[in-house]
Amino acid sequence: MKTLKIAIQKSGRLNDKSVELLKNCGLSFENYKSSLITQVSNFPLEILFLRDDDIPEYVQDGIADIGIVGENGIAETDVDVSYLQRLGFGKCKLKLAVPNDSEIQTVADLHGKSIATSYPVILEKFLTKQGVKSEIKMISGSVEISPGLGLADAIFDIVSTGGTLRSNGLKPFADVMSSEAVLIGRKGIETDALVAELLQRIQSVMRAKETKYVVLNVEKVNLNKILDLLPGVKSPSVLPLAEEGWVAVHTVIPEIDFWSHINELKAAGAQGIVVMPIEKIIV
Ligand SMILES: Nc1ncnc2c1ncn2[C@@H]1O[C@H](COP(=O)(O)OP(=O)(O)OP(=O)(O)O)[C@@H](O)[C@H]1O
Ligand SMILES: O=P(O)(O)OC[C@H]1O[C@H](OP(=O)(O)OP(=O)(O)O)[C@H](O)[C@@H]1O
Ligand SMILES: [Mg+2]
Repeated sequence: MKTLKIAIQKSGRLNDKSVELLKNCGLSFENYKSSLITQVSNFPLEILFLRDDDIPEYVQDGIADIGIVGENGIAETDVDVSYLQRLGFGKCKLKLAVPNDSEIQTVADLHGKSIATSYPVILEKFLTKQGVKSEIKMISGSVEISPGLGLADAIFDIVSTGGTLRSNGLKPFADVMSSEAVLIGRKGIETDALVAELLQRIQSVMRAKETKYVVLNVEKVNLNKILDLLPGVKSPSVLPLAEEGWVAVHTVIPEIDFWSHINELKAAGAQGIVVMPIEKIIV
């Protein structure tokens, strides 16, 4: 039987969430900290643990069939692969930043200045579009310390909370790109039956993550008010309680909708509200 190969990051920002996603898909595998390749015991899948920078090319060239990588990683390597699924983690922005006391305030001010980055391809494309010519200095990590060391006038790097910029005395002044982790595949792999099955599992895990199973009790006289407040629910289950005149409403709703209606639900007479996580939703 054919075995599919997936490439994920060996260690770093995307490793934990990639492993967690695969495990939540019901895949069993071990030794992933010590080995660079591991076999899933209950699905025909091999997992390759790689540097994130190498994943787009490995997938394009068919060394791996599919892979998990940041969108910025794909843009940086300029590969031709298929996007199979956005994964909702590894969300970050790529920004230009300068020391707090710098005179540089706009992208145009970067003309003739030096910029340190680990993402020279994305930066070069952006600057060319803006008609700005700067000296790009490629650095493989700890980019944020380069202005302080006198190595560059500005930096172009990943920003999430902004904590690393702040602690290095830097301020962002232009957003260039947003990124999140995505599942990519070799061109044409979309039609593969194993890929389709894995994708279905991934999508059911992701749907479940955003959705909650909610149970609440309400007096029958208030039932319609409660049902009106539960958005997107076509047909919740309504079960009688032992106490005469009361019912329990069971429903599955996006967590965001639940929180935006919680006070109205209480005001409409909902009691004993229980919210439970869902493991998978198969549609
Ligand atoms: N602070 C962050 N918040 C959210 N996502 C991030 C953050 N930093 C990086 N990422 C995303 O995770 C990817 C991997 O980041 P990481 O810092 O682990 O890369 P790396 O140091 O190049 O790792 P490797 O050793 O695999 O080459 C980035 O390309 C980006 O898409
Ligand atoms: O805005 P923040 O929340 O501070 O995140 C941004 C930092 O996160 C990433 O580095 P990471 O911590 O993954 O370490 P690395 O430099 O070793 O890749 C990135 O390169 C930034 O330095
Ligand atoms: Mg890397």
